[in-house]
Amino acid sequence: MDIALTGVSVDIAGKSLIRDLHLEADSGQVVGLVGPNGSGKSTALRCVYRALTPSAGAVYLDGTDVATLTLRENAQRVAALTQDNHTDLDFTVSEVVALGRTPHLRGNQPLSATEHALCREAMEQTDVLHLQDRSVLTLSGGERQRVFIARALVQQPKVLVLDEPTNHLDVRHQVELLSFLGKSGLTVLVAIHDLNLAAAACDRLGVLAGGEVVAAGAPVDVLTTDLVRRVFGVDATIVAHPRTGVPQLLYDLREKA
Ligand SMILES: Nc1ncnc2c1ncn2[C@@H]1O[C@H](COP(=O)(O)OP(=O)(O)OP(=O)(O)O)[C@@H](O)[C@H]1O
Repeated sequence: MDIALTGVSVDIAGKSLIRDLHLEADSGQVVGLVGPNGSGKSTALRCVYRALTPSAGAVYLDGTDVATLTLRENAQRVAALTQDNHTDLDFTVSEVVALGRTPHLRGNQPLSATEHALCREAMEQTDVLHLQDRSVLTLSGGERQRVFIARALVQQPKVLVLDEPTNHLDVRHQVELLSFLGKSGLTVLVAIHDLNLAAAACDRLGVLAGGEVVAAGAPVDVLTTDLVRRVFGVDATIVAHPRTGVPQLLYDLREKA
């Protein structure tokens, strides 16, 4: 399923958060949104998972304007991992993961054996199966993040929208999650701060600054010394990864001191 944001703007309380955004992800592509704090990444993602309605423009899934879908229909296609994923509810890990099936169930319908197997598989993939009977309230930040990723996976979406999914994750789980996304076959839109992980994990990047897309394309074309200085205000030496060839940034901390 492909995604297209065409001319998307969001104005709230007289403030322009994003302006005339054009972004596309082909079916099965991982597209990263990068940009400084407050540049509009989360706002753009919210328009895709329908937490916000654009003031102008539209979001299309396989050519269908998402505004014409019911929220249930949208949730059957798009799963989101948001930045404000917290819970006060004393649910076990397996109960939270099972909630991902909600868009596919009617009323109080219990989960089928296949759905239980799906939940188990998602917990295995995200390395939380050993925590399945624990209350989510007792988990560390990274463990909880992985539970919410499992919940998104059991939703069996075609599109996965992730806002800073590597927050709280240790390096092994960051690498595992991002490699999984590339192999998943899902169309992924992911906001990510770590430019090196973004370059390694994403087929394409959209760079946001001040609510506008200032560059878009393959990481090797987008991540230049000049762009990193202009958009992020830092000096970096950019090298090609010796094995994969993807651009990797080396930050010149000592030169600045
Ligand atoms: N509901 C709102 N009302 C007013 N301003 C808002 C609202 N939501 C977001 N903003 C502002 O819009 C701008 C873009 O916010 P957004 O959260 O999209 O940025 P971001 O790129 O995801 O930032 P970060 O990297 O810090 O998560 C920010 O200046 C933010 O303060």
